[in-house]
Amino acid sequence: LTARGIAVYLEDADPDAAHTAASLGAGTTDEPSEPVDLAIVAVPPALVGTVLADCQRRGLARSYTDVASVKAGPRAEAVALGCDTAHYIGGHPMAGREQSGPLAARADLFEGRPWVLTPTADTTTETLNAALELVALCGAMPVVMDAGAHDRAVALVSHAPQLFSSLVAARLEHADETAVRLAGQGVRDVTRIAASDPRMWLDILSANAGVVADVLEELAVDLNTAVGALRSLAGDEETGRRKGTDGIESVMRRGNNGQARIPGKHGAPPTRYETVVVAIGDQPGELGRLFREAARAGVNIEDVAIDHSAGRQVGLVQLSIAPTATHQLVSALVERGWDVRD
Ligand SMILES: NC(=O)C1=CN([C@@H]2O[C@H](COP(=O)(O)OP(=O)(O)OC[C@H]3O[C@@H](n4cnc5c(N)ncnc54)[C@H](O)[C@@H]3O)[C@@H](O)[C@H]2O)C=CC1
Ligand SMILES: O=C(O)C(=O)Cc1ccc(O)cc1
Repeated sequence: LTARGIAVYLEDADPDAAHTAASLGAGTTDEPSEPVDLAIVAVPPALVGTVLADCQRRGLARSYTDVASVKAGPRAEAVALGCDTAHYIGGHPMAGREQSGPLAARADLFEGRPWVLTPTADTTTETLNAALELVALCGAMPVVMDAGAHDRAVALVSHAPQLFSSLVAARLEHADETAVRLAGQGVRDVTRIAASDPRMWLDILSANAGVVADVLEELAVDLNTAVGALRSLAGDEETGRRKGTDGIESVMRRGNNGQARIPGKHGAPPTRYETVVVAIGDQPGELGRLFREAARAGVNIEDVAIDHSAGRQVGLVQLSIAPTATHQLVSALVERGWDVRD
């Protein structure tokens, strides 16, 4: 926001957090001399109601929003505390990091990401417009939803996946070192968010517990079915093995179908990318050199992942590119001596 010329006033219960954010260029810790256009309440979900009530009592802003990952509970609390709900609109930017705090902040975090807004019948146009302007300034895409529908949606696409990632990673806690060392890209992808802050997630999950439990209960039914199918596959009996094969194939295909529905970059329809794998030396500047090579060939890199070979001084870089650009990139890289893998 400061980069876009907006005056930002920072306040935090922990003065160190506010000063760190200010020193990173996020705004000033001075108090505003008059009510601001929009106050953004960025505290754990369970505190949104009380902090909003306090900000409104102090007359800090003309409009108010929040960024909590859960929407129905904070709204109910705001109503119960007698907040002015006409000048408050719930908000949730759908992007985050494994770490919290000002040092983990990034100015481009919300670019191209959905930002849910939950106006109600009494929300004023001024407040809706202030929130829409905030979303636009952050380069995000506004999505208007009802608070309850939002909470069910994020249980499915964010909260249950978070717990599942933690559960998969928890299997590794006491696993044999030789097993953990074999970890490849698959388990890294599935467990990336297991590195998240437990306190922040406890706040989020407590505020949406029942809805998340519903999703996990359905998942548990599927898990039991998969276990049954694998037991059948492990047996000697022919019909059981056939049933097991069908069961696992069905899970895999349903997974393919669900995965294919996840939107591509900037909310565009899902896109199929081709992956070109290049081995690079584990030394400074190699990745930059590879990216410049792709740019010289006129190829846009849509996504990138790096797999480090255990104990070897090479990395396997997986470049995701448009299928039509594969030949162009591969021939340019081979011509210039890169080690392109099949
Ligand atoms: N971190 C993430 O990935 C995402 C978080 N959110 C939501 O954003 C909100 C904030 O989360 P983070 O920034 O990650 O947490 P954070 O822990 O980095 O920031 C929360 C800040 O609120 C301050 N605070 C606590 N009580 C306060 C009070 N009474 N008055 C003033 N300040 C107070 C804390 O000192 C802390 O600096 C949460 O509601 C979370 O659900 C939303 C999207 C993504
Ligand atoms: O890590 C990611 O990819 C996320 O998208 C994290 C995240 C965490 C909490 C939210 O309320 C929204 C997004």
